[in-house]
Amino acid sequence: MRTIEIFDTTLRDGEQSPGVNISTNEKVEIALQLEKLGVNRIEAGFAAASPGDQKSVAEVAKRVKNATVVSLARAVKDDMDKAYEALRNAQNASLHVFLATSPIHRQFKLNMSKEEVLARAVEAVTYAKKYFTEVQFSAEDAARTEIDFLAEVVEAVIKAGATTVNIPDTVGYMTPYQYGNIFRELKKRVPSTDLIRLSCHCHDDLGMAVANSLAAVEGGATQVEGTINGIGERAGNAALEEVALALETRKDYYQATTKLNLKEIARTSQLVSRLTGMIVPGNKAVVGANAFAHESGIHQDGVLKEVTTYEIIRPESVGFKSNKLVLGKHSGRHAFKEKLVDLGYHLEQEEVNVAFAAFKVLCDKKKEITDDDILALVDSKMVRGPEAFQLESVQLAYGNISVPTASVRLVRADGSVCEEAACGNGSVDSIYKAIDRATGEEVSLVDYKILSVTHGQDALGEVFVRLQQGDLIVTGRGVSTDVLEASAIAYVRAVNKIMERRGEPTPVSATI
Ligand SMILES: CC(=O)SCCNC(=O)CCNC(=O)[C@H](O)C(C)(C)COP(=O)(O)OP(=O)(O)OC[C@H]1O[C@@H](n2cnc3c(N)ncnc32)[C@H](O)[C@@H]1OP(=O)(O)O
Ligand SMILES: CC(C)C(=O)C(=O)O
Ligand SMILES: [Mg+2]
Repeated sequence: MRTIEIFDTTLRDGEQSPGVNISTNEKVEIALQLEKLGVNRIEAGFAAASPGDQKSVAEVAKRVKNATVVSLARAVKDDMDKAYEALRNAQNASLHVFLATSPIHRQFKLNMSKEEVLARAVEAVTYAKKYFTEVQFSAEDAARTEIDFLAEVVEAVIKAGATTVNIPDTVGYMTPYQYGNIFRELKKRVPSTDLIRLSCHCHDDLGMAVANSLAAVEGGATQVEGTINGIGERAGNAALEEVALALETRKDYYQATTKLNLKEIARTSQLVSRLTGMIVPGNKAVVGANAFAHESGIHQDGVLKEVTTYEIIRPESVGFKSNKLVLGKHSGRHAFKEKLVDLGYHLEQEEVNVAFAAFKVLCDKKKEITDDDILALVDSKMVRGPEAFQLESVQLAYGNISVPTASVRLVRADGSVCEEAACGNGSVDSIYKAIDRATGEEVSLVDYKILSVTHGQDALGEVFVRLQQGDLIVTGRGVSTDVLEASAIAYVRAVNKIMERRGEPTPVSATI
């Protein structure tokens, strides 16, 4: 079994994602998490890009102890000097110097001949070796370079002291078969590649970055470069979590694995998403919210009977809690009952049937049913004492230069109606004052949270309130497509709970 080393460039190529700018503190935070994840190398930035990037590389270099910290540099002495300055305090440091080798880049970007590129690459590696034991050379746009010339460059930079040679597919142009063959060909033509790390670096322009990286491993690459969540320039880089899981899950085929602590993947992904603002799509492999979710009844039934029927990765193995049964209108009783057990309910079959029927009605109103929806549903179907008040309507007059005024209509347990209006400091305040008048209860609002607001046409606002009356503290929750309505529902439910705790009779059934 071969061990493939992981070179993480989330903080350099990942930061090249349009709109992403990671501060020094954030880079350190991500780097420390990458260290926990167990990556071999962390490319912390491009020191010559700006004083801020130089500082970030330096901070990461100071803090990270168990991974090699890398800075990118052009084949330019001043770039390499800045990288050296930044990496001075690293426990383990490496310089990553690059120069494009492809005809397109030579002609249009660098305006250099093959001979000039070859000489400059050797000169750069030789210069870097004065400072660093570990030097990586990248032949930018290697995948579109003539194979004869590429082999010549690879051989020359190894001779000059490069300890890693990277063969990037800079523009994501390769097919897996072609890319794997470049590695096979280089291994054949340049025997000294056996003495160094041979690295792959893929971009996702055609959606093949991960497949190409795996093909490179098959072709002889010993290091894979990429980013967490696949962020990066244009369509991004190879997603490291996907590469690692493919190797782990199919080690029978690849006969290779990484040393990553896979249980840190979920946490790393979430941190990178939070600090870069790059949201992970729900259907993203390995780390998407739906990656371990089973929505349809037949799949759910299969997973409950034997998890491997529809699951090839255990969510716990990458740090997620457990497989998630998403309940929706296609779900069946098996999954619903399982969810109830999960949430701590142990109901009789008859009670399950009643709750299941109510659940199906709710499914027609809402695309995805959350655990909280199930809790609300089951709680309301198992009402010990019915609720004292139900919100029938809420209306609001709001203007940015007028005082908000709310009127509410509540139905009491005996069926009678109470209607009240009130002004307040804001919309929510006016609604709550009107409810206070209608219920006649004196309560204080001690906490108010809008916990989640989904997107799209059935966007839901979820409001939690905490009310206090004397020693009693209760919570109430409301969900609605309108946050003000959700606020009102949450408040009324909390008031009902207070009355219930005081033991007052409440002869009206709850509905959902
Ligand atoms: C495939 C990749 O991801 S490569 C990394 C890409 N990342 C970045 O570019 C982010 C950081 N970059 C920067 O901050 C800036 O581009 C800097 C500071 C490096 C350079 O800025 P400037 O001096 O203003 O140059 P500018 O970016 O406009 O142009 C790049 C120059 O470097 C040259 N160049 C490009 N690659 C290399 C290289 N590997 N080695 C030497 N020179 C190179 C270009 O030919 C061009 O030279 P020219 O000015 O003689 O035409
Ligand atoms: C600097 C190099 C390695 C790069 O990012 C690329 O070629 O995509
Ligand atoms: Mg790149």
